[in-house]
Amino acid sequence: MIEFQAVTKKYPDGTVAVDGLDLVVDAGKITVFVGPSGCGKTTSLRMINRMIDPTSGTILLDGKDIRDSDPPLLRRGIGYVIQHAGLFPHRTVLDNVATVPLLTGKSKREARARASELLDLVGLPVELGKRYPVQLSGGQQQRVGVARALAADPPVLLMDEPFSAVDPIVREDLQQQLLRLQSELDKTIVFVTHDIDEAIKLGDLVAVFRVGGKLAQYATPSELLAKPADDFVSSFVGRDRGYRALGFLTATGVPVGPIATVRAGESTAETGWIVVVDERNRPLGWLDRTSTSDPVRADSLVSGGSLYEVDGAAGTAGSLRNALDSALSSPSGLGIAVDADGAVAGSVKADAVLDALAKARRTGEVPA
Ligand SMILES: Nc1ncnc2c1ncn2[C@@H]1O[C@H](COP(=O)(O)OP(=O)(O)OP(=O)(O)O)[C@@H](O)[C@H]1O
Repeated sequence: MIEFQAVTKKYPDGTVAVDGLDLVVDAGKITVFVGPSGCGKTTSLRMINRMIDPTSGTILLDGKDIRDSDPPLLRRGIGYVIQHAGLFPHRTVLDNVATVPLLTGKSKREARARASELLDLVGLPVELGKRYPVQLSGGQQQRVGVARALAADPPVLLMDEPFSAVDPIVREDLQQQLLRLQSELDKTIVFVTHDIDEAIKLGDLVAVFRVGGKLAQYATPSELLAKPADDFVSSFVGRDRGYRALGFLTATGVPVGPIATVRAGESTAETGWIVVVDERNRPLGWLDRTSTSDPVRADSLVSGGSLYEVDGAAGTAGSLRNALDSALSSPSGLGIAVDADGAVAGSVKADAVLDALAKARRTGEVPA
């Protein structure tokens, strides 16, 4: 656990970067610091590993005042990941990751073996270890940065805009991977971003900062969307926060209706919009059939939008956002519901999602 107690940082030129910060970062959780540029996120983060010392106030790590720790020793227990990964350009990828185990007294062989394990853990082929950082893509470099930060198995991980410099698809991938890693590793992660979507996706708790280094709100993503503390948070979280909030509500109450399907190559008496499926009943695409003589071929389909995931056996369902997206993105207006194996389980209508939404609004689960 990391505790900020009345922490203020004033730079020599008089800039107050962080102003009276009180905040508890829970162990084993992802806490995101988010806010507009210059609101003191990075300064707050760097005070945790003593790259910057507060002007006043106290930071406790597991109950101990970090001022009493020797900075290099403190940092051994705190991994640090930054934008562009910050890798050593003249060392191979493997040696970049092996640096920390070497520092902690492991032999070269042990350090490299550990580095290989870590590359695997972050989803990189071990062969890439022989390359130099410049020979990797931006996303791969970020993965190496994460592997290096994890090398000493630190309980705490500080991540400063680690995914900001990569394109949106790679970024999404890195975010998913961080969530997967975290589900295995249970680190105490403090993650800085200026992107509210990233904050909502990754954070167990999200701290919204305003310029002047003040904490505007500290809450779970769903609370932040449902009950922004003030106008600043509400505008920062965005006008489509109602829509984002749908991502936190499961669509278990939304009825799954019938849907017409036909296997590719087979015949059917159905007309109108039909889902063509493969031999395992997985959707291949939509067919708009005007007459029963139209062939059912897999090569002339209209691709369907996103799929709505339900698991009838487990009684679970995707989010309302997932259900609504599937209905709105489908050419037929019917969202395709699929089960855990990806097989067609039925259909979902936008109206049914909107009814569920109206109910959630009445109970205050999402903002009206
Ligand atoms: N060394 C410094 N000397 C003087 N002012 C500084 C220094 N470092 C940061 N600041 C100022 O402190 C404030 C907070 O900076 P900080 O980098 O913590 O913000 P941030 O929220 O991380 O911003 P960004 O998202 O743009 O990185 C800003 O006004 C910044 O200009």
